[in-house]
Amino acid sequence: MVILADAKQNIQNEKIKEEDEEEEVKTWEELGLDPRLISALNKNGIDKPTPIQISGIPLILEGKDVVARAKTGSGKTYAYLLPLLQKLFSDTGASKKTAPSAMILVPTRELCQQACSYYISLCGYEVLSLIAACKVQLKVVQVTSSMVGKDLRAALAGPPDILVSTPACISTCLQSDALKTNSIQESLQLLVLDEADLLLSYGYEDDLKALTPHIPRRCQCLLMSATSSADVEKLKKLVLHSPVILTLSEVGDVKDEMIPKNVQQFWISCSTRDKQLYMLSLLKLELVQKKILIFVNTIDMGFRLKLFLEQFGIKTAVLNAELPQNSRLHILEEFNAGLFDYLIATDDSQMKEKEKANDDAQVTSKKSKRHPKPKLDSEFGVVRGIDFKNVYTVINFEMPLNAAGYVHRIGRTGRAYNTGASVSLVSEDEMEVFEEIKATLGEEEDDSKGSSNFIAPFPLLTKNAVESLRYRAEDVAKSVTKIAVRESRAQDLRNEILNSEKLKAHFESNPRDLGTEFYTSRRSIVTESLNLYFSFYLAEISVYCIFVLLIVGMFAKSSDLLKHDKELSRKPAPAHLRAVPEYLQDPTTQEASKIVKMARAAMGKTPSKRRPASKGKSRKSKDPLKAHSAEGAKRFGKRKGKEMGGDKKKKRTKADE
Ligand SMILES: Nc1ncnc2c1ncn2[C@@H]1O[C@H](COP(=O)(O)OP(=O)(O)OP(=O)(O)O)[C@@H](O)[C@H]1O
Repeated sequence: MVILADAKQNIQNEKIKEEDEEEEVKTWEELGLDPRLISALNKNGIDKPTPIQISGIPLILEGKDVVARAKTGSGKTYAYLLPLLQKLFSDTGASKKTAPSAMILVPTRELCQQACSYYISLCGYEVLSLIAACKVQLKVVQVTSSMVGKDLRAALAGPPDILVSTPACISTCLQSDALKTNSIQESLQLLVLDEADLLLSYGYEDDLKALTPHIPRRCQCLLMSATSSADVEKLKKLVLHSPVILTLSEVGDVKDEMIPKNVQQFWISCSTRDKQLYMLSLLKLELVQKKILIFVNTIDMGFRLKLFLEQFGIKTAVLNAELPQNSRLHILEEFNAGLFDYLIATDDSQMKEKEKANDDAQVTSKKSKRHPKPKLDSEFGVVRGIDFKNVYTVINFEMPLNAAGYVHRIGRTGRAYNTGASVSLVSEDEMEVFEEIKATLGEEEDDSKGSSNFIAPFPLLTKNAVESLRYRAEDVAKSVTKIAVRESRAQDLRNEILNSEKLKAHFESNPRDLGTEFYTSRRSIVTESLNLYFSFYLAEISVYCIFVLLIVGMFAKSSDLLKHDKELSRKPAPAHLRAVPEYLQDPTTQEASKIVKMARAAMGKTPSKRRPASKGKSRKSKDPLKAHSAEGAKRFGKRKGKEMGGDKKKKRTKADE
C-alpha cells in the first residue's frame, strides 16, 4: 500500500538518470523489445525509437518507476505503452485476476480514446500472430464519467487487462464498487499517469488521493509529462517510489528547448480589432501551409471567426466543449483524415476559467435561467496531448493565458518526423503574456545558435498586402453581429446533436447507450457493436474486418450529414469576396505566396510521415519561411531542420532536480 509518508521518504532516495554521453542504443532490438512488437511497429512505419523511447523503455522493462519529461510530440505514448504491453504479454495469467493489470490515467476523454487507438493501431496488425505465437489475449477498455453504472460494470467485467480512464471516473468506479479496492491491490501491476502536468490542473487531486491508498506497493508507476511543474512534483510524491527521473534535452542547448526543433515560431503584432484582418491575410493570401489549427479562447470567438472567414469562402469547423462527444471525436477523426483543412479549437484550459465565471454569473441571472447554457464537458480537452495528424501550422488567434499553454498548443504541430510552423497574433493587451512566454522559452535572439525557442516576426506579409484587404475585412467583420454569433453557435450545436442522433440510428440494433465513447469512431463503433470492448480475439478479427467495410460504406452515404465544416451564415458568401482581385494584390506578398504554394506542392508528395532530411539542406531550401522575407530585411532560421529521432541528433538525459 502506498501512503503519503512512504512516498515522501522514497522521494529522498530516488535515483537520477544521468546520460551525458551520446546514446549508443538506437534500435528497437537493442532496447530489449519483443520481436512481435517490433514487427508491429515496423508495419506501422515506425522503424526507429525516439530519444525518450531509447531512454525510457529499458528502464520500464527493468521494472523501475519512471518520471519522463520530454517535449510535446516526442513519442511518450509508445515509450510507456510498448513496455507495458510487453510486460502483459509475458504475464502467464496463472493467477486469476479480479481487476485490471494496468491502468492508464489521462486528463481527458479525448486522450482516453487516443490511448486506445494507439493500442489498436499497434496490435491490429500483429494480433493474429500474437495470439498464434503466445496465446495473448489482451482486453483494453476505456471508461469515462459519462457512463452509467451498468455500463461501467459491464466494461469492467472480465476484468480487462488494461483500463484507460480519467482519475474522476476511477474514483466513481471505486465509490460505486464497480472497481473493488481489494481487487486493485491484488491485480494492479502498472499505473501510468499520462499528461501528468495536467492531471491536477483538471481538478483530479482528490480523485487521485482516493486511489493511491489502494495501489499495491509492488505496482510499477510511470509519470509522463511534457513540462515540469509543481503539480508534477506533487504527483511524483503522491504516487511513485524511488523513481528514475528522465529529462530529455539536446546536447549544446544553453537551456532546454521546449519547442521541437522542427517547428518554426512566428508572431505578428496587431491590434485586437485587426486580428480578423490578419487572419484573412494569412489564409486568403496563402502564406501559411495547411492543415491549419487555429486556437481561440472562447466558443463565441470561434464562431465569430468561422462566420467571418466563411464570407471569404474559407470553411472551418469549430471544436469545442459544448458539442456532443460523438461529434467531437468525429471532428478530430475527419480532420486527422484530411477531410477539411481549417479547424478552430477552443482552448479548454482558457475556457474553463472563462465559462466558470459566466456560469457563476448565470446563477443570479433570471434571463439565463430561462435559457440555460449547454453544459460544458469537464473532461473535454483537445489542446494537450492530442495527436493531431499532419497539422502544418498552428495559429494563436488569441494568445493562451500562460507559457505552458503556449508550449502545448504549439506541440500540436511538428509531431514525430513532421515539420511545422506557428504564428501568434499578439495584441497590445497580450504583450505581457507574450513576454512571459519568451522568457520561459529562454528565447535566444542570436539566430546562429539555431535555438528552436526563438519566435521571429512573421516575414511574409507586407503592410501593403494587409491594408489592401482592410476595407473588405472590416465590412464583413461588422456584419458578424453578436446575434449572428449566438445563432450560428446554437445552429451548430443543433446540427451536431442531430448528427449524433443519426449516428445512433445507424446502430439502433445495438443495445448499449450510444452516448459512450465506444461509439465515437468508426473503429470503436464496430468494436462496440460486436461487444468487444477492444478485446482482440482470433475469431472476432475476421468479423471485425467485415464490419469495418460495412460501416465505411454507411458512412460514405451519410458523409454529408456528418460534415463538420458546414456553412452557418444566413447569407451565402458573396462571390466577389471569394477571390482577391489582381488590383488588390501586393507583388511582394504574391511572390511569397507562390513559394509557399510550391513548397506545399513539394511536400504534398510525402504527406504523412516525413523522414528527416539526410543533410537538412534540401528542406531548408524548400522552406519559404526561411528562404524569403517580405520585408527583405532578415533571414530567419539557420536551423538545420533537425528532426525528432534523426540520425544527426545528439541527446542527453539529465537530472531535473
Ligand atoms: N519512434 C517513432 N518514430 C516515428 N513516429 C513516432 C515514433 N514514436 C511515436 N511516433 C509518432 O509521433 C507522434 C507523437 O507521439 P506521441 O503522441 O506519443 O507524443 P507525446 O510525446 O505524447 O506528445 P504530447 O506531449 O503532445 O502528448 C504520434 O503520431 C506517434 O505515432
